[in-house]
Amino acid sequence: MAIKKTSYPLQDIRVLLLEGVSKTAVDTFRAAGYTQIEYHEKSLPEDELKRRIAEAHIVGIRSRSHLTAEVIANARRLVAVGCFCIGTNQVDLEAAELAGIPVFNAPYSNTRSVAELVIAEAILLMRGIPQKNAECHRGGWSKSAAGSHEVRGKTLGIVGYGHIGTQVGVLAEGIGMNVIFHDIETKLSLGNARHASSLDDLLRRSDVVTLHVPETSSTQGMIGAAQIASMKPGAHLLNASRGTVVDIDALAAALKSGHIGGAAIDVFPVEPKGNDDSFVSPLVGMDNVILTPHVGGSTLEAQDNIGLEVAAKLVRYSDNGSTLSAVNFPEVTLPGHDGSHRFLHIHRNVPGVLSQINDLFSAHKVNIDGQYLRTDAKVGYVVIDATASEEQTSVLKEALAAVPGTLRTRVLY
Ligand SMILES: NC(=O)C1=CN([C@@H]2O[C@H](COP(=O)(O)OP(=O)(O)OC[C@H]3O[C@@H](n4cnc5c(N)ncnc54)[C@H](O)[C@@H]3O)[C@@H](O)[C@H]2O)C=CC1
Ligand SMILES: O=C(O)C(=O)COP(=O)(O)O
Repeated sequence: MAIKKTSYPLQDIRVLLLEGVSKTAVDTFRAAGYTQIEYHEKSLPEDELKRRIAEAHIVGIRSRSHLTAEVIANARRLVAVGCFCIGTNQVDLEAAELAGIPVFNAPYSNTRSVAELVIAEAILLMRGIPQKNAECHRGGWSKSAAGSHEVRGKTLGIVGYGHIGTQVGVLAEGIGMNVIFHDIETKLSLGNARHASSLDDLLRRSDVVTLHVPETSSTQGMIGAAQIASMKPGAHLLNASRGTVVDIDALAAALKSGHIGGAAIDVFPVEPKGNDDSFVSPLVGMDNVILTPHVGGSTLEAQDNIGLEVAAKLVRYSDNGSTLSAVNFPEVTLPGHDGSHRFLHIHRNVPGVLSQINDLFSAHKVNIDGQYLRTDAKVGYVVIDATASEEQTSVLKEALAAVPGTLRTRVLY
């Protein structure tokens, strides 16, 4: 079998996979010819992460590994990051971009899994099942319809009407709920869902409120004591988005006082690092709360699809340079480059870089077969296919790396 050559021979590219990403990711890398794959079931403590990432060319994580600016500064060889999940808040995306590292994720593969869990929990909460379940486990028996309701005809309020929020809305309408939603963007409503006029309006009108926003500066703490107080007495709150979105102490107080009837919480401000760590929360021990260990997206179907999707994006970038669907990087879709060497040049987006690059090619008498450029406010990504000898390529690579503003260069043969 012919060995594909990149800047590094393919068999020297080190792939570090953390947090038990699906084995479909490993299979995808192997099928593409990658042999150096280090696989961990858990996240790594920060010190160890810094050590391991310093040797890696590609790293794959889920929601628990925090790739801070400091960790990224340690990642001298890192070419790309794969978040084998939807959320990318655990990565300092700007620091990664300025280090010339694109970050990829799986924006849809676990959407349905979260939506199904949310619908199931809405039904269980409206029936008071968490309390009844806990009571039966203690040997109690209170057969009664008091406080038990059908969801049919009740109002579901969705905060964050994106991929997950819309799926939840469609499923909820299928079982007869009225759906209202709040989003900071103008959104096309699906089915009979209706915009709420504000977050406060949604909170006041909903029997069940479910949160599906990303973690951003505008969503941190967005559901605090005041917002919880605005909710209908006895209403239920679901959070399968990010733990920082809800003030958990305020929620615990409202559950104790009975203002909130029940809650289903999948994500927490501080989550255990792994399955061996213990879980601590003011919500522990409350019968009217469904607690789940951040498993909204953890179904075998979702994880297998995520493994395939993100590994394929990483292989494509590593082998071909395409950044399509990167979350922090100018997006370039590239054809194959048979017969020419492909130069990848990532630089700060300042005037004059492109002309210096082109001057270098003409000074070295190397003909450009194709050129692709995308920029965003901070970074430019130029890809040049050229017919060059191995020697010309190696001289050019060094010259390109010396262009002021260069963040990273790579050559694909
Ligand atoms: N519990 C779990 O296992 C999982 C959790 N998630 C979390 O769910 C989040 C949402 O996922 P998707 O629906 O795929 O994302 P998305 O990006 O498709 O939708 C998010 C929506 O929230 C809206 N939004 C942002 N800031 C807002 C604000 N301040 N107020 C109101 N709306 C706001 C956005 O405009 C967008 O429509 C992810 O970012 C992730 O954090 C995702 C998958 C699994
Ligand atoms: O997809 C997401 O954003 C999630 O929260 C799921 O995270 P996980 O892969 O289960 O650590």
